Amino acid sequence: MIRKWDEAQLREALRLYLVMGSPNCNGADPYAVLEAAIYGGVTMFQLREKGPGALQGPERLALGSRLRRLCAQRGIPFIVNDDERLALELEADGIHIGQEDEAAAAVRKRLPQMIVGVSAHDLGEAQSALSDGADYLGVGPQYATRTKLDAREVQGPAGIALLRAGGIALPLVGIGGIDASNASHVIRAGADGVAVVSAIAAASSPREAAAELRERIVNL
Ligand SMILES: Cc1ncc(COP(=O)(O)OP(=O)(O)O)c(N)n1
Ligand SMILES: Cc1nc(C(=O)O)sc1CCOP(=O)(O)O
Ligand SMILES: [Mg+2]
Repeated sequence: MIRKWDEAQLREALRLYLVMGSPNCNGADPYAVLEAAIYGGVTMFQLREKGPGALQGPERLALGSRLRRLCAQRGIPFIVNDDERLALELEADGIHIGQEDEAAAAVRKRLPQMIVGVSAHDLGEAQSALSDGADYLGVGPQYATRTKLDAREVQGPAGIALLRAGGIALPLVGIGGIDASNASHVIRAGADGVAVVSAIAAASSPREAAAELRERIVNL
């Protein structure tokens, strides 16, 4: 099976991962937000069209198509959150699934060519994700977040250090409440990168916000 992104490329792509949908953009056009964020240094994108005001049906598909095209043009992986059907319709590079979503092993089996990201909150979940065939882990919440109302208890970067100490070598990102002030702690704990919603999507300048975050996580 030929995969488009090998592990080294994926680790690099995970460096600054923007997770976003239209409800996160403070009324701005998500296309403009993503375009600016990529100029600022975002290296991977997840369409997470979720929460109050989220687009549905054809509008969701239309937005997804525009953002998917933009990512293809800029050479960054385009991931869809939760929705396998949408991921297939958009010919996404991958899908992200959580512990309350479809079983990771089944998704891996149905979508052998896609990047499969899995949320993990502890060593047991990370080991299961690994044996289910996950390509990367999303570990959070690192800090308090107002974006995901059903987020688990804050674990801090220590949660990532525990996974690494427990032998988890899979590519992984921290997520939840991450901004330029705390991103370096997440990387130092062992993450390959940071996944961010509001620190970029709701910023007055998504380009500057992305550039500042990038500055803090490279050359550590
Ligand atoms: C990179 C990344 N990590 C974690 C999540 C959270 O996924 P999940 O627990 O399924 O929650 P929802 O995002 O679906 O609300 C993520 N989306 N991305
Ligand atoms: C989508 C998501 N997943 C989380 C997890 O803990 O798994 S926290 C979260 C929201 C992150 O948003 P912000 O960067 O605005 O805090
Ligand atoms: Mg989910």
